[in-house]
Amino acid sequence: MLASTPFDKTAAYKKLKTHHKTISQKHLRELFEEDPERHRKFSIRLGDILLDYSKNRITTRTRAYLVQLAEESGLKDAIEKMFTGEKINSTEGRSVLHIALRNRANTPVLVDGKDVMPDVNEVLAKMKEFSGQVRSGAWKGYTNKEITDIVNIGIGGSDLGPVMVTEALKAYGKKGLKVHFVSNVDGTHIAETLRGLNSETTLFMIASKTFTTQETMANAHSARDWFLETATDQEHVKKHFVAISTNRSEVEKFGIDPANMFGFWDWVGGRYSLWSAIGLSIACFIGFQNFEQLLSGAHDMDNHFRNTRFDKNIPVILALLGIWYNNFFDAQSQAILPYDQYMHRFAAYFQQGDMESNGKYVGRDGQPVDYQTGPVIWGEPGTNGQHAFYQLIHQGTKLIPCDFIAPAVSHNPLGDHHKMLLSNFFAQTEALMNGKTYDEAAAELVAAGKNQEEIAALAPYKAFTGNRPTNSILVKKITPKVLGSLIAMYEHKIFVQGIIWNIYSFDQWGVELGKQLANKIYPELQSDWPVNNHDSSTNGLINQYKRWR
Ligand SMILES: O=P(O)(O)OC[C@H]1O[C@H](O)[C@@H](O)[C@@H](O)[C@@H]1O
Repeated sequence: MLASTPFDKTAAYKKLKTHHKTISQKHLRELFEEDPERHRKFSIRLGDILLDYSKNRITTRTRAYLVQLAEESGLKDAIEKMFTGEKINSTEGRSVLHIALRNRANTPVLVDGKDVMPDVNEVLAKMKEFSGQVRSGAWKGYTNKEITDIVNIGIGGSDLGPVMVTEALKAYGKKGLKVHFVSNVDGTHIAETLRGLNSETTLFMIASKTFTTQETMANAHSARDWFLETATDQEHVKKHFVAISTNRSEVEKFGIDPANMFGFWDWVGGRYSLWSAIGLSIACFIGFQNFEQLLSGAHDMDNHFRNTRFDKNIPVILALLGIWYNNFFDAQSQAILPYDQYMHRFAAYFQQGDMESNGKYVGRDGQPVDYQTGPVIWGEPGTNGQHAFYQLIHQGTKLIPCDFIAPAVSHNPLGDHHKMLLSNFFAQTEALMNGKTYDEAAAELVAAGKNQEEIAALAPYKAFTGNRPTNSILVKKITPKVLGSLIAMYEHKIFVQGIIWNIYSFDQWGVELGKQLANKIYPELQSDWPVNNHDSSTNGLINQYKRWR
C-alpha cells in the first residue's frame, strides 16, 4: 500500500503557499540579474540529455521546499514499491512494472514471489526472432512473397506508443517496409489504410491488452474479411495475422494461431506498454537492436530516477515544477513542444500518458481531493506551433508552462535548416522569459520612424510581460536510446505527480465508462424504431440519425 497524505496537508505545502506570494511578484529577468549562476544551478545532464530548468519562476529555496514536498509525500518509498513489484495499482490489484520490460540489468523483479524476468526475456526473444524474419524476408506470405506492409490494429495504449515511436525513429526504419496504424472504429480509417495494400504482402498485428476492445475487434474482423476476399483460404490467416495480448482465450477465439501470439501481463498498463510486445511493429520497423537501444535508454532513465537524490533527479524536478504551476500559479495546462518534425506525435502520446494517468479527482484515501490534479497536455512541433498558438502563450491571459525539446544534431542536415530551427528554439524561451517592456517597444517604434501619437497607440500591444516559464530539454540527437530515455522521463514525471497528488495513476475507470455506454446504445441502433428510453436530447439525436441514415 502507498502512504496516503493529502498533499495540501503537508508542511511543505504551507511553506510553498507563503513562498509563492514572494515569488509571484518577481520577474524572471530579476531572478537572472540577481543570480548569474542560474544555468549551472538549475540544469541537470544525463548522458546525451541536458535539462535546463533555470527559466522557471523558482529560486533555490523554492526547489528546497518542493523537494521537501516530495519527501513528505513518501516518494522515495513509492519509487521502491514500484520497482520491487508491490501492487501499487490498488484499485486494480496489480503491480506496475513497465520498468521490468526494459530491465537490461536482468536483476530479478518479483511479483507474488515469482521473478518476471524470465517471461519478459522469453517474449523479447520471440520478438527478436519474428522481427528478424519479417525484416530479412524469411517470413513469407501465402503466395511466398516477402512482407512489405505491416498494419497494427489497436487503440489507446495499443496504438499511440508504436505510432509515436515509429514516427520519431523513422530515420531508422527499414526501406521497403511500411508500417500503418488503424485505431479509429470509423470505417474510414481502415478503408483508407487498406486501399492500395496487397493481401499477399501485408501483415496484420492485432494489438489489444484485453482483446475485447470494441474498436480494435471491429477493425480486426474487417481486416480479416478484406484479407480473405483475395486469400480465400482460412489457412492463410496464420501467415498474415499475429496477436499481441494478455488474453490467450480471446486470441484463440478470433482464430489466430497461438504460435503467433505475443504475450504480456496485467502489470503492464496500456499506456506504458510500448516496451512490451505492443512494440512489435516498432521492432520490425527499426530492427530489434534498435528496439533494444530504446529499452536501454529507458533503463538508464529508470536507474537515474531510482538512485538520484531528488534535487538532481530529472523526472522528479519536472514533476515538482509542474506541481508548482498547477497548484500554486493555477496553470491549467502544460505544453510539450518538440523542435523535431519526427516527434510530431510526442505530445499526443503524452496526452494519454498523462491525462489518463492523472485525470482523477478521488484521492488514495477514497475522498475527493480539494486541489487541482493532472493538467491538460497539448502541443505541436516547433516551428509550426509558433505560427499557430504561441501568440496565446506569449500574450494571452493564461499561464502555460512549456517544455521545449530539441536535438543538437538533425537526421536531415539540409543546408542551414537545423540552425534556423534551433535559433527559433533558443529564441522562443528567451522571449517568453524576458518579454518586451513598454520602453523597449516604444524604442522600436521610434526606430521605425513613428511619431509620439503612433507610439502611444501601438506600444501597449507590442509590449510583452514575459515571465513565462519554460524548460529546455536539449539532446544530442534523437536516437532510439535518447528517445527511450525521454519517454521514461515523462512516465516517471507522471508517477511522481500522482504520488504527490495522492491519487491512483494506473487505473482508468473514466475510460471504462465510455466502453460500457457505447455497448448499451449500439444494439438500439440496429432497428429503425424510434427510441424513447433516454433523455430528450439523446432520444432526439438518435431518432434523427435513424431518419437520415
Ligand atoms: O489494449 P486494449 O485492451 O485494447 O485497450 C486499449 C485502451 O483502452 C482504453 O482506452 C484504456 O483502457 C486504455 O488505457 C487502453 O490502452
